[in-house]
Amino acid sequence: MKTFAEFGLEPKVLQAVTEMGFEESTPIQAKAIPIAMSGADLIGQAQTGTGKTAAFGIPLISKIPPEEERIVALVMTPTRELAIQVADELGKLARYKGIRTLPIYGGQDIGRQIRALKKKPQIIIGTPGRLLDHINRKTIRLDDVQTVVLDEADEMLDMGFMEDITTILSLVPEERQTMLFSATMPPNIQKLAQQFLRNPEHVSVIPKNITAPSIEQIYIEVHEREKFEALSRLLDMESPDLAIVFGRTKRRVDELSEALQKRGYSADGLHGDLSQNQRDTVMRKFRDGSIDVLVATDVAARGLDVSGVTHVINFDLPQDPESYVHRIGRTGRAGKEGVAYTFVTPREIDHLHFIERVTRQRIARRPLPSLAEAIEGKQRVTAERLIEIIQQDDFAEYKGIAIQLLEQYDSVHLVAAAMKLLTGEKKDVEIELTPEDPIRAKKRRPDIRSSGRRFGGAVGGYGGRNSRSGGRGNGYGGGRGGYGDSGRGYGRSEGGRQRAGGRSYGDVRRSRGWSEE
Ligand SMILES: Nc1ncnc2c1ncn2[C@@H]1O[C@H](COP(=O)(O)OP(=O)(O)OP(=O)(O)O)[C@@H](O)[C@H]1O
Ligand SMILES: [Mg+2]
Repeated sequence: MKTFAEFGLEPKVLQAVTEMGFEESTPIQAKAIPIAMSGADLIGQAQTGTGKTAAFGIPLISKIPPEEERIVALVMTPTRELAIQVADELGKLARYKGIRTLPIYGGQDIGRQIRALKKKPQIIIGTPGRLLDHINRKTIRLDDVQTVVLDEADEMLDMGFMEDITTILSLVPEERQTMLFSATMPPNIQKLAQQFLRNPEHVSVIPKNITAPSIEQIYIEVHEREKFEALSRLLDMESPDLAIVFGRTKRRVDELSEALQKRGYSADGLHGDLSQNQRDTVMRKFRDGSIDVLVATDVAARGLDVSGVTHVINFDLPQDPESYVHRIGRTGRAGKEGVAYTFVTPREIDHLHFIERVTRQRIARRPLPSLAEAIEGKQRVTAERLIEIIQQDDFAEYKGIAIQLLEQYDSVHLVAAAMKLLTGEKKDVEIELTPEDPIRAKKRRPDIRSSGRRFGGAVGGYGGRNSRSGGRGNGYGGGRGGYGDSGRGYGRSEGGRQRAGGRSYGDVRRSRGWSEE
């Protein structure tokens, strides 16, 4: 895979890339960056967590002269959190060039945004609604925009932003470069592309070379009323570093995050009815690890990149396969490992199979964790915490009392009692959630064969991988393509706090695109 120096980047951009810990380009970057640098329009598709942001960000930033003072680039995203995150990532890439990025999104004080606009950012990253607001107030002018990026374009369409996007794009000069990126490309995206892109190059990372995230996928069959108990046990058993739990509705998210808090988990909720302040606070707490469990609606399904997310749990089955893929794609990013659990009620099994068919992905069934497994999981975490403290060797002031206690009590009893004290922080509060209706199976049968070409989704295979469950059988064409042994990773050089270090391309489990939905 190419190093970033091979793209002929100017030193200031290259320095920023290096400082972000990127060593090699990801496959979508290797393909898209040269085309985007040539100025061509582009449709880019590659799996979640494979660096699409930098794939458009690096060329975008490279194009802008440092002395530029006008808004010359516009990026649109479906959600506020994503606008903030993309602005942040582009800001890092542009740091040494002195180019400024500004996120513009609803819910934030518009006066504050107008003041920030006076500092002459060259790149605006925004959600369509608030962008239009500024355009109407004439606080944002698009006359000089030369590059437009639609990130998660399919989701923006789904959210009903077509009209807003059309209006916004009609105000951008026709002489421009337009790029469109997403992990999923349902057919309606073609309409958008035809309307707004000129002879776009399709860049999709075909399974043979894809650097897919390595996500172990599991489902658990549970009755609606057992779900919360199942979640508690799962969290106890797995003790995720960071987990995202997806619920179907805002009410569900509120009830669930409250219930988790009552049980003693460090959890909080995110959905569209919260104030922007609340949303920002929750995201900040999740990013800095002061909460471990983020409970969210699909507002968090797209694009969010939080390092250290080891688990995604679909408390409620997602509505469609796209949503499934984006949700689980919040883990297993940048070559790291992740696990996705999906709760399925008996009446929803058909819908799960539908998702499996469309994604051409087998999801393994697991039994509900037993109480014993949950307890063992909790105890294991407590033991790990104890051992960590022993290794830190910073408890001299406790030694006196330890010696005294050991004179009176048996050592096993003492340690067991201390463990109980430490482990028993979860409270056995009775929880009752308002039941959600089951998702009904789609009647349509996905036409798997015809889906391949349009989105670069030639049938891929599960690469063999030693998962924690001991490896699952190959689903389809596992031997195809020989991408399983390159042994090269694109994980960041500094290594995050994720359990597994950077993983390599060789760990790719599956890869494909689809178009059925
Ligand atoms: N070449 C690289 N080497 C190492 N890490 C990288 C590289 N490129 C991007 N990353 C990191 O990988 C993570 C995922 O990137 P990004 O958010 O752009 O993924 P994405 O493809 O847009 O995913 P999604 O479909 O979920 O939006 C980010 O933390 C990013 O900084
Ligand atoms: Mg993205």
